[in-house]
Amino acid sequence: MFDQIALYLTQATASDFFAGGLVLGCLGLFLRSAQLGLLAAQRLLARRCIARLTVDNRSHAYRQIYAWLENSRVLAHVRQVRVTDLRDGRGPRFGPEPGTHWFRLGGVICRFERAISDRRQVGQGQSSRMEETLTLSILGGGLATIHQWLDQGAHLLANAEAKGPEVYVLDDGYWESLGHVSGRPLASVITEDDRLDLLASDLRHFLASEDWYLQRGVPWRRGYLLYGPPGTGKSSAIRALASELRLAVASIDLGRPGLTDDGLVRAFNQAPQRALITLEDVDALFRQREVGAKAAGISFSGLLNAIDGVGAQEGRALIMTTNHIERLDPALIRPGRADLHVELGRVGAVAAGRLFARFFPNDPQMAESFVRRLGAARFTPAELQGWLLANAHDPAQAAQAEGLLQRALLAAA
Ligand SMILES: Nc1ncnc2c1ncn2[C@@H]1O[C@H](COP(=O)(O)OP(=O)(O)OP(=O)(O)O)[C@@H](O)[C@H]1O
Repeated sequence: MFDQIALYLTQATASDFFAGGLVLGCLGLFLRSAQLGLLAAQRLLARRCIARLTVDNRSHAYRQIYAWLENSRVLAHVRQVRVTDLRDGRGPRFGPEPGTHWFRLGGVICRFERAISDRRQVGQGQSSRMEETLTLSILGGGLATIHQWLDQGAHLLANAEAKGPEVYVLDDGYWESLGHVSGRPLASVITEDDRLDLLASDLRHFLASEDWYLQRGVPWRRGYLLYGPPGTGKSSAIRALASELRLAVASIDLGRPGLTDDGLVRAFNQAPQRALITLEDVDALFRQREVGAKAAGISFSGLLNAIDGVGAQEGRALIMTTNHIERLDPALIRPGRADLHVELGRVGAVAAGRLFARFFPNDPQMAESFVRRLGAARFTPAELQGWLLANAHDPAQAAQAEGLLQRALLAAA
């Protein structure tokens, strides 16, 4: 038996064809083993020497790492960029193009991969986005470096939030963040009494009262109406309230072409978390309710339905503003839709004196003389601010209030 096998092998190896095949087979085996060995070594190296972070745009860590990327010099080295936001009024914002980017930072080599899914979405409805994954790999660095970057990102976000409220606008069916605007103290919005403080504490109480509403079976929603002539601080009050209560501002332009009743309902339901939804100048669109009346793509009943229809978001605070409360349909501003109406009007000398003191904190006597000069005249805070700005370098001239009073006389004539 063995003799037969040996004979067979001797005859076979004598054949060039068989010998060549054997050599090729051994070479293939060797190459495959080498390849597997290399892969194993690569995996071992990766496990031991590469720290990696993968985040997707559902997580808060994604925002942290993106904030860190934007702030670090990494993006300056990326050659393939994509404009991610053209609508924040501060010029285009660049982000790295999907794909792989290499960079060196603090002596370590890093790889940054950005992948945007063309099928999977995160979020729902208006706030949905394509799923996006960021993977950061550090060659020769440890997880400590990644933690450090995340901490730095968290710090940057916290600073941005401390700076002021984040503003969202409804744009083509999506809530688009315009970034953070500078904050405004509530006290910087001048009124004749403490009505804005009362509004702020009402809102604060509302936000903290989910259980109270739940137990009583009352929808956890609250609406506010700010009304008064132009330049009395309605928009300023919204920004100040959002700053004070650390809320975002989600603004809906009801006249925006393309906005429909259904789109408005979805926008209300999908508004960003902890945001004040604002509808400014509501009188401009619907002066009187008419059956079937439409403004742009929105009907009056569509607006009412979005504000408090079935499925309207819980925990929602809405602020509407108008220059002409008398033109508004009572249905729009009844309790349940606008629970608290706050007038912001012209102010008299005492409130004007407070504004003066904000401009010229070192001149209390000038402020007193300004108050005396104004007497019983009344002004919109925007008029007062205009006057004080025009005389910002001359408090004595500002306190004389001559031009201001003349204008008031002309307006009254
Ligand atoms: N009550 C106020 N206290 C301090 N500043 C004010 C006040 N009202 C208005 N101003 C100043 O006047 C300018 C216009 O204010 P704002 O846009 O808030 O008024 P508005 O009532 O919303 O006006 P409009 O109805 O025309 O939109 C801002 O620069 C703001 O700082």
